[in-house]
Amino acid sequence: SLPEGWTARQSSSNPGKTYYINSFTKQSQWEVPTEAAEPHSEDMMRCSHLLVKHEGSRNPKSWRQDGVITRTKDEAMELLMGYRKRIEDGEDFGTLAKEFSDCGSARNCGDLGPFGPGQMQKAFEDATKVLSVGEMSGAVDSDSGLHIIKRTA
Ligand SMILES: N=C(N)NCCC[C@H](NC(=O)[C@@H]1CCC/C1=C\[C@H](COP(=O)(O)O)NC(=O)[C@@H](N)Cc1ccccc1)C(N)=O
Repeated sequence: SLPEGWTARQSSSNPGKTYYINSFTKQSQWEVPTEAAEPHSEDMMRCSHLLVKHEGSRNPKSWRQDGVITRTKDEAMELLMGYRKRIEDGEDFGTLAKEFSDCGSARNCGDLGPFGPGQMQKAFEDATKVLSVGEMSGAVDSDSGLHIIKRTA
């Protein structure tokens, strides 16, 4: 069997050939892995986020309401910037995320837990990566909707 943290995949471009994916770094290789895949701690990040979805969101539904989300992207931006201002003025990020985020992580005050490269949508990962720990982003646009992100690790 494979060492811990690796997944075997059948190649579609080379039928019959197997390749291996490191489940932490998402990198793939032809060589059969001999060592367990380790999450490189320097690649790992952690953040909390507040997501405001809109009519163009890939999954326009929220625990916060029944039915499809119909607000426009501009309306979502207005709401998001209102929350951001309240946090800038001293309100707690997690408290607002818990009440207003359209993501299931609202129940964890927006905390997404630790994640590594390739796990989050690229726009979200890139926006988190450039933040210092403790810093809050501006509006971040992903297929899920509009986010503000607070990097926590
Ligand atoms: N913690 C992880 N590793 N979970 C897998 C991340 C998948 C990843 N998600 C995203 O990139 C966006 C940015 C942050 C949240 C998110 C999307 C959505 C909301 O958007 P929607 O999918 O309706 O478009 N929330 C999530 O995924 C949830 N697991 C977050 C969560 C929920 C409950 C408890 C903890 C965390 C992706 N590659 O799509």
